[in-house]
Amino acid sequence: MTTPAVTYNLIKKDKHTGARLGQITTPHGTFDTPMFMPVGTQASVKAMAPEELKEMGAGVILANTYHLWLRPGEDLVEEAGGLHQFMNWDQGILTDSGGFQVFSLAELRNITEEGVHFKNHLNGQKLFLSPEKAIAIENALGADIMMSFDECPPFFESYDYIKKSIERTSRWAERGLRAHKNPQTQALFGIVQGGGHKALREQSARDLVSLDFPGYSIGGLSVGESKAEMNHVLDFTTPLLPENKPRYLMGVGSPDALIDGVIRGVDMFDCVLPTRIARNGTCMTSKGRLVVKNAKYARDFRPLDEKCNCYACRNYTRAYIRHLLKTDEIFGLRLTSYHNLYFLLDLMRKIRAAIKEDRLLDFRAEFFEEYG
Ligand SMILES: NCc1cc(CSc2ccccc2)c2nc(N)[nH]c(=O)c2c1
Repeated sequence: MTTPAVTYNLIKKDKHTGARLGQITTPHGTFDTPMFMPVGTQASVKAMAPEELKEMGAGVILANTYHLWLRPGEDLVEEAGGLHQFMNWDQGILTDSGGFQVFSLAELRNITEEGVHFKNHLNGQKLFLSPEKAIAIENALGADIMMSFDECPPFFESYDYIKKSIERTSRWAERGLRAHKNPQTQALFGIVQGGGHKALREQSARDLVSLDFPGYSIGGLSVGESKAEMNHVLDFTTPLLPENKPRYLMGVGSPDALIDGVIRGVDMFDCVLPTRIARNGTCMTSKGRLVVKNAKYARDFRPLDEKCNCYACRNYTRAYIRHLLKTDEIFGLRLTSYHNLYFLLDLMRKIRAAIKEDRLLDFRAEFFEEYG
């Protein structure tokens, strides 16, 4: 029996909800869960240095197979010694399989049993991505956690379409397992799909659990459905997944969605939101979003968030950061990005502490009271 590349240790279950306190152990370290994972699509968490990510408490960061395949190419990254060496990051890395990006970025897509034909969104070149090709790219990139090649169908798509889609996604997942070259050092997760259809989520979970992946992702959510609909799907999906393996909710990262996902048994989250909104001057604070570029902050000499202990809040004011953003000073984006990432990583620290003390629902009430 080979040792899996990633193991999950369930430390404590919350008394009143489905939340879990745990740890995920990877070849690049052991990390507390529930966790938020900053997204570094092109092998860089935009505007952040690895040392800054470490000091704010990031453990696992994400990179994007589709983007790195197109530029600079997985062979170049492999020649550099893999993503950890290439980007000077010695902790956890997770890569997506590229399927989602093909569906969301590329034009002229044609999905077949074999894989997906599409045009490169950068130069129009015709490309083809299959489960085998996606896994080979992720093997070459060397991430600790890899995603299976999946189709992410529209949430409200018909039952018949999504049934055919999840059955193909399960066949693709099995092909990916067979193509995976390094199961001892890289953990391949299966991705549960099924849109908003309970029976199809159950079928997808059943098929993937029977393939015994070391971890499971919940895909096809945060794709336009309401938060209530997402939470409803989570209510009946997470219990279908093995308790002793990590559960990763893909592409979800607003503060309220993180809390509600943890309550429903999710262990890992990612989202481009913190760095994306930071670049247009929107900051996450304990009192909700603050658009620091607004004129009303021109002479506001308080920190972004008076309850935040991050580098930006300890050293700079709203007025200064607004000035930097208005004058296109790059340092402004760095401060808002740093703060937003710190805010979500710190929120996860507070959530873990609340689970430990069986007061997660109280924490949720207090958080929403202030956050609005
Ligand atoms: N919006 C939700 C979402 C996001 C991602 C991207 S998560 C990501 C992004 C960048 C790097 C690593 C992971 C997804 N990826 C896959 N494979 N399947 C999904 O259903 C899905 C749904």
